[in-house]
Amino acid sequence: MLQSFKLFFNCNLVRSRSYSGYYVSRVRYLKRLKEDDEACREALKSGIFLLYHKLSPLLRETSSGIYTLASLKTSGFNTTPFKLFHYVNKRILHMHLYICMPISVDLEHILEKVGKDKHFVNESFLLGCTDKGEPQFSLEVGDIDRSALEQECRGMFVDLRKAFFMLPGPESPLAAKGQALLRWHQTNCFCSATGQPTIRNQSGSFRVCHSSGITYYPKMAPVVIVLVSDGSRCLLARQTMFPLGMYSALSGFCDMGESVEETLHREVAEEVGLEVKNIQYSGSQHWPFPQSSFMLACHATVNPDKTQVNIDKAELEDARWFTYEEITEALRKPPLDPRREPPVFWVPPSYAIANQLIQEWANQQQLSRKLHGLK
Ligand SMILES: NC(=O)c1ccc[n+]([C@@H]2O[C@H](COP(=O)([O-])OP(=O)(O)OC[C@H]3O[C@@H](n4cnc5c(N)ncnc54)[C@H](O)[C@@H]3O)[C@@H](O)[C@H]2O)c1
Ligand SMILES: [Mg+2]
Repeated sequence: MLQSFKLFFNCNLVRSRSYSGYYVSRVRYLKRLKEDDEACREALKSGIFLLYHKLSPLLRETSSGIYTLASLKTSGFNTTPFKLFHYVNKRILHMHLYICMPISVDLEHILEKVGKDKHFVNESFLLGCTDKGEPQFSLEVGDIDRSALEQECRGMFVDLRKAFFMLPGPESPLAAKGQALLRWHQTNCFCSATGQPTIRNQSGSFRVCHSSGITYYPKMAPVVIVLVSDGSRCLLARQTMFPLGMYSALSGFCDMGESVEETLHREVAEEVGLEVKNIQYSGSQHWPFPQSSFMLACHATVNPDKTQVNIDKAELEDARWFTYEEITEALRKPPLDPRREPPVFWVPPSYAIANQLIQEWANQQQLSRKLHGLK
């Protein structure tokens, strides 16, 4: 297990470094913005803002019909690297100059139109920064004329669950992070020891109660999610609140003091009455629904002669073993279309880590079938 963890983190580091040579400087820049209020206030001037209305992100449809997160900027003058071709003795020298270029979309102006003060952007929370080093912020617009703002921004506020189906892959985690941070601040305005108001730092990386001296940091609840296999089938379950026909891997919140392995053994035993072994770590994901969870995804196995499930009906509506054929068919199905009848059996969409587990299991089955000369 530990080895898988190490391998995973090393792979991720390599991946991060390779897609951008500026990874270290970006991370250090963000750390400074988190810790230095003045630097963060300055960064707001050249920031990119994701707007939320009652926690729903603002999306925009591109000319090619694809939806993206609407990124807005302030009217501040942005310093943008500008490449200048300079001739000296008939030789071209490439010079990078920093010049001031006005930004086309004026967030402050738009917010003023819907009755917000121009200092309202200071209420944003730092999310991260783009590959180009532009700081990204999330901003809840609160109680305003929603449709007027949508018109001004040429976009629409979409419930996050729906937005997940509409956004291109890499944008969903950013939209989720923005919502999670806004929600955490909305629900942590008071100190649980003194009842006094807590005060945020500029980036929103923490809140402090000056009366008790307690610092509160945004929290996620750890959840273990596990795909159990008996060697040729995998076990999926559904709760009554799941959309019709959807089955997912088993999951459960970690109890205080538990390790990942302990939670995994306990949850599988509680929910379906099975004992698992061969735990293998697969990956992790921040999950915003219904509140921030930190999903730790694993594979595990049971003995093929001990597969009888005993469902805890208080937790699950159903749990069943699915064959490789059933799984590959479910994975082939296009993303759920809300305008059509849901299929009889379908698995969570690709943005959910449950889908990654199921996909990995299917790939592994395919490989071992090839090795055994099966189709
Ligand atoms: N991303 C994915 O692929 C994926 C797949 C499955 C589940 N999930 C998420 O995992 C989470 C947990 O799954 P589950 O519902 O099977 O958990 P679970 O089996 O632990 O059951 C939930 C119950 O646990 C209790 N509980 C204990 N600690 C809790 C806490 N910190 N927060 C909320 N409830 C707590 C509550 O009584 C709650 O009703 C859910 O939020 C679900 O959305 C994500
Ligand atoms: Mg559960």
